[in-house]
Amino acid sequence: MARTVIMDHPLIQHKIGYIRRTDTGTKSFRETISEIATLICYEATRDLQLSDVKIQTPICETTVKELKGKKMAIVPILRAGLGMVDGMLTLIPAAKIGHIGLYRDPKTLKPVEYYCKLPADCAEREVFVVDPMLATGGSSIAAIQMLKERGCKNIRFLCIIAAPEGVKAMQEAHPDVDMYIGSLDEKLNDHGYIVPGLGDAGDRIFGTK
Ligand SMILES: O=P(O)(O)OC[C@H]1O[C@H](OP(=O)(O)OP(=O)(O)O)[C@H](O)[C@@H]1O
Ligand SMILES: O=c1cc[nH]c(=O)[nH]1
Ligand SMILES: [Mg+2]
Repeated sequence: MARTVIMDHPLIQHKIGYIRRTDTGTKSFRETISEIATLICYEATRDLQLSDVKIQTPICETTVKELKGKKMAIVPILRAGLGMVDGMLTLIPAAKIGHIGLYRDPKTLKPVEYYCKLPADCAEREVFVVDPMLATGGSSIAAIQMLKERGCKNIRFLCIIAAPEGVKAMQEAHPDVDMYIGSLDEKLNDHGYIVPGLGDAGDRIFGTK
């Protein structure tokens, strides 16, 4: 079973508290989502492999560490996942970016696929799937299934808020995928929204409601 890591960093907890508030407006919400994504990215890259490389400093020759593992790709689940991309790129600027378009049918809560465009060599990359919300798990399970069907093997999932129902469903569907979660909330309500949550992340990032 892969790892499920719940963030305990005070900066992350403080910033999540701020975006939960109804009175946090679109600009602040979007900026803070990006900052949280950077902080979660820092935790989710903790185990990347390093190798020793000999270099010359102005003073002497020495050995330094360099990232040696696979190249990386960031794959946001549209729309809300887009809000995490810039924050991820702050730390891994050379990553390529794929897009998976899914929306959750409001009645059935099932994910509906509408777009998929990935880097050509995505299967050889370490893939970071990002979406602020993990509710029933339907969207992230489907997105990761789409990646696996295209040959991706090294996949991590990063979200800001998760419901226990979604975490369980993801662990069952994709037991090989590490999950990095900003906050594990209490439950889903009857409409499939996370409680206490923050409402509809996509609408709050893009100001569509
Ligand atoms: O775990 P689930 O039950 O599938 O719910 C989570 C999904 O719901 C939201 O997307 P939404 O369908 O609102 O699309 P949007 O990002 O375009 O607003 C969210 O960003 C996730 O993708
Ligand atoms: O609480 C929720 C659940 C799904 N999608 C969201 O944006 N928020
Ligand atoms: Mg939405």
